Amino acid sequence: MSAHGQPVPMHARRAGPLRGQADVPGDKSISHRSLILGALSVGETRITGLLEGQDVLDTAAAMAAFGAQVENHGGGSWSVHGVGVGGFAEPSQVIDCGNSGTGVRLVMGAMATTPVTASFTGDASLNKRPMGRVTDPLALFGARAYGREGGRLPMTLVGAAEPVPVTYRLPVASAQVKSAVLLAGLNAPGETVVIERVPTRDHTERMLAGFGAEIETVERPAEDGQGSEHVITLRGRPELRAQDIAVPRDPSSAAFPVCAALITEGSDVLVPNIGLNPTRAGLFTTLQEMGADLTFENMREEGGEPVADLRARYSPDMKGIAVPPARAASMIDEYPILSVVASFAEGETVMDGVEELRVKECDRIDAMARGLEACGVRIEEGPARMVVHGMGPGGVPGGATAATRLDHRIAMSFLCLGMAARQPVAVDDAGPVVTSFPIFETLMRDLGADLRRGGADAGGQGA
Ligand SMILES: O=C(O)C1=C[C@@H](OP(=O)(O)O)[C@@H](O)[C@H](O)C1
Ligand SMILES: C=C(OP(=O)(O)O)C(=O)O
Repeated sequence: MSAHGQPVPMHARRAGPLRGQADVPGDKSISHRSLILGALSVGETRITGLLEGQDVLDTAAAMAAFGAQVENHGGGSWSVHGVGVGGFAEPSQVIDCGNSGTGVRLVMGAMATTPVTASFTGDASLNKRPMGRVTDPLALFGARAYGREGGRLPMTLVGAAEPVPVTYRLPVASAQVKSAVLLAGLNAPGETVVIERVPTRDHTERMLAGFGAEIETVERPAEDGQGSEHVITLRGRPELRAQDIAVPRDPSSAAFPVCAALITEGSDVLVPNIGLNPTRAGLFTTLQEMGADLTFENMREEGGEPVADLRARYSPDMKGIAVPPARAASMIDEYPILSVVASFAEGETVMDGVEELRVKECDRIDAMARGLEACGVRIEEGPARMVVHGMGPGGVPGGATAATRLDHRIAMSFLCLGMAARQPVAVDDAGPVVTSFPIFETLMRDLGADLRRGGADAGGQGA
């Protein structure tokens, strides 16, 4: 939906090659955390390269509602005057986190051990997503949640007046849950411990250390003797000190111009300064295993995160692979666009261990399966699995309209498909793209994509 609530139909058709440089926006995960940790610090945190997508703007508004002074200086440069750990004020209005699971879950964690009460809501997508996964551990600290049936938003959270530290073993592989527990642990006296079996993105741990918290991650053999687990220990009640943060560019956004270039004949695209934290980079490893012409140039470290320039060239020889399930967390948001690339590869691409895709902005397995089928691609699916039967380069018919279901990544994935399919591909609503990649449309057009507003002429069957 657009800001005015009207759907924004859009379609893409095969045109010339994609060529040039793609400057994608700042990392969404790090942008949320910069604002939240800035708000929990003493002093002024200055942030450059902040993603000004709607998800992050909603988190900025939430931090202001809890009493931080958040200022936009233009051009991605922001400052946050924090209130310190335990200093959140009680908001006078309902906190609307829009479309953002990360926003609502991390903000709930950040307030859960302060004696304030706050009510949270979101859009029609967020209000369907499970919140019990954060309110269950937050209850162990002493917070109380009153929400809709099944732990859904809208929900009121009453922060613990006398929080106790918690040891929590994550029941799902989720950086949002891990981060909510760690942020709550900040204002609990003593040690909060999170045990994770599957490593998930570690931006919260890295950034907490950067803001001066005592936090340590130890890898040890898992209790069942199979593999290992991470034990993350945080000492509560630190004084977090304001930081200067340069947000790296988002690998999850880079995925779209990269993948579009791989499937569009003659393309050669450079995507500079991409954050390549190993807990985020699974897609790029997978694409290389499939035979993609994808190179990492100028590998370096910036602000504690590995960064490189990505170069993607048209890759007509990609082969389907079985993506190792252990890699799922490191590319969880990239399966929709991977399934598009897989449609242009030879053979089967098997994606297992992806049950979390069913509880994102929409059920991403179902959304991709229905849309790809409508575009002529054969798909098999299971509760935690998706298999794409590739049709080879140039072999995807297209000619359909995909339903985006309030999900930015579904919208961008089908628009990339349309850039390489034989017939145009439309989406019923590209409005959600502003949540994570507000410049997607102009950036892709500047590379040479034929992307247009409106959908009627895409033809074909609806998905
Ligand atoms: O912590 C984060 O910033 C995120 C974690 C992931 O969600 P889960 O933790 O639910 O897997 C991811 O899908 C989301 O886009 C961002
Ligand atoms: C799942 C995503 O975001 P969130 O959970 O923050 O809504 C995403 O950006 O793909």
